[in-house]
Amino acid sequence: MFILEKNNSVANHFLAELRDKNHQKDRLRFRRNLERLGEIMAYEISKTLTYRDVYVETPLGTKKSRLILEQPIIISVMRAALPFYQGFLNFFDLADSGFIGAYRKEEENVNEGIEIEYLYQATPDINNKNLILVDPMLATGKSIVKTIENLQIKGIAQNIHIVSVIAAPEGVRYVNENVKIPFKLWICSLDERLNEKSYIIPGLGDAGDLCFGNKI
Ligand SMILES: O=P(O)(O)OC[C@H]1O[C@H](OP(=O)(O)OP(=O)(O)O)[C@H](O)[C@@H]1O
Ligand SMILES: O=c1cc[nH]c(=O)[nH]1
Ligand SMILES: [Mg+2]
Repeated sequence: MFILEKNNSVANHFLAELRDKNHQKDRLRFRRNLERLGEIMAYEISKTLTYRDVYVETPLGTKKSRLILEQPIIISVMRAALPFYQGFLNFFDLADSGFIGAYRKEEENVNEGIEIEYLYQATPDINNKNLILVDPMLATGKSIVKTIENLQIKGIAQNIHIVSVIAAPEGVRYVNENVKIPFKLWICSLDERLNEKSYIIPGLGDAGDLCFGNKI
């Protein structure tokens, strides 16, 4: 598992602002910080891709350079993933994208845990592709696992990068136990635990609501 915050960088500044309830009042800044972390994680993942040599003509000569051999497919779990996804798209600007509509349905009885309502899936052909599955919050892990199960009905990816901003240990465990195909987990920060409503503690609150407002 890759954890971005282990090293000092400007990313930790963006993360601190994301979590800070005073900064969260600025919705534009909240979304932009998610986008910036998406860009940084895209850069980190780009180090694992395969490249091909090309010769680029400058106005003054030729330089041997490298281009990404095959673009990954970026899959975004709406809603909260949208700004984070935009960061990936800014860097992998030639990549195809897929969109998943899923949300956590909170039950009256908290002991029953949460169910995932999975409503929408639009993806390109994922067979033998490198997928980058982006969702800023990995809480119980149920949204990501359900997404991967449904994607597998459509094809068999070569490899999956699961990317989150904040993860709970419970979600990391659930993903490790339930995803049966090759994957790598990339997170910016690992938190303490889930609360009784399956929110990440200390986390940042509800990422979707902070980006876009409450949903009914
Ligand atoms: O690991 P899990 O327990 O499944 O929780 C993570 C999910 O929760 C958030 O979405 P949410 O259901 O709040 O929907 P939203 O993006 O529309 O706010 C987040 O974007 C993840 O998709
Ligand atoms: O803490 C959490 C858990 C799931 N989704 C969020 O937005 N926040
Ligand atoms: Mg939400």
